[in-house]
Amino acid sequence: MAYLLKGVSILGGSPTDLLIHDGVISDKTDGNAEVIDAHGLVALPGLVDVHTHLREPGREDAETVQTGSRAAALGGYTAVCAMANTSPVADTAGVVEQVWRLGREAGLVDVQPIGAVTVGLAGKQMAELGAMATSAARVRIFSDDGFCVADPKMMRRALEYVKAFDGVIAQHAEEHRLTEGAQMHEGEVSTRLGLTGWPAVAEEAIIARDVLLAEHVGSRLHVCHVSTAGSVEVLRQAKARGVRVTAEVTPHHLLLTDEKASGYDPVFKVNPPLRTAEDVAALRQALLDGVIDVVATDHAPHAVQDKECEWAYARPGMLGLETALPILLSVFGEKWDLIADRMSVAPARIAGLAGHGGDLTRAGTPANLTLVDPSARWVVDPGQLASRSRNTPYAGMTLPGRIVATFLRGEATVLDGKVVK
Ligand SMILES: NC(=O)N[C@@H](CC(=O)O)C(=O)O
Repeated sequence: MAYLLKGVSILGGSPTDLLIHDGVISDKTDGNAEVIDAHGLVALPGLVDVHTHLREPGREDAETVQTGSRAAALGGYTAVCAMANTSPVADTAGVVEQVWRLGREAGLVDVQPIGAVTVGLAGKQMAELGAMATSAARVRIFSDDGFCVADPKMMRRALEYVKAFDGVIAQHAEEHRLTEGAQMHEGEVSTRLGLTGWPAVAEEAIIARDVLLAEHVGSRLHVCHVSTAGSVEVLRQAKARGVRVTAEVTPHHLLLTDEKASGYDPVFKVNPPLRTAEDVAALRQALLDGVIDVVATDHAPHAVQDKECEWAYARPGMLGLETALPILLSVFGEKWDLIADRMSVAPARIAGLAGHGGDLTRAGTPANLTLVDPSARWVVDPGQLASRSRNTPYAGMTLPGRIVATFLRGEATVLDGKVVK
């Protein structure tokens, strides 16, 4: 199938015609190509998420690879990295290959499994990193996300081990001794509400330790969901010294603050917690500066019974795939170069996903791209989302930017805002 995108704006540039042919961007002509009127639409390289929870195997009532892939394609994504905290945990070649195969069967986005660092995410015994790396799933990112790799000796050994295949350890930075019983960010609001706090230093202390470990062994560290101004400062200094560290921020940490907890609606409960307005400002600046490399959704679907209950009993986490780009547009406006780099080019590089995050102006680039209508406004209706879960913190909000089409290797996965298969 060939497509001719008439009058499309590549990254906000002047209108041009873009031909998708044989799975790549082409500079030839094709009289049989399906013509799409793309005037007013912006083409971006397909978005890449380095942090997605797809819940399969184990919690198919919350999400499956199929439903999560639909949500991803509708959000403009062409690749997502599936976190390892499934049941069973993705800590063996068998489980990562299963997730990888399910992704291929769904066929809507490239599903790249992340492997666990430790067996069962328990922090005691290193998982079979080498077997996962050499499996059909070719795992490169390893993470115990949901839990911190707390033991510094384990963290050091894992960082050393993945050097052999240019892997990266993605750390959920949380000093658990400082967050016991925590329900939200520790600060003025938690004091007022009488909820146990999750202090910023619990994140910052682990990042500080880990950048020193990564520097010591000369290995690659990636920091998941950075949420505090102090973490940004630690990262800024580490990067200035040349440490091989990359970092992500979520859309919700770029927009929402701990004031959201005041209504005790568990849809706003998330790990790490929503922080203060000062933290939000620092995270925005860090993304602009490049101290934070990428936006990652931390898409964390939860079944109704796990979310619609008392705050203290609710699971942490919120949906992200279908709203990430609109949230970025509402925070930063139409900064297309920034959005393309932080949501596609840089994440593809970190995850080692060749073929994603390519240059759409070059013939031969794999046709992984998404078309956005920046002038469209839409109201988030949880019932209309493709995810199997409903826990979006943006319900009822009017957001800018609608994903019109997404292409994976030249095949449309989304057209007219609807999934094609
Ligand atoms: N980010 C979240 O709030 N939740 C994550 C795991 C976690 O990091 O706690 C999940 O898997 O639900």
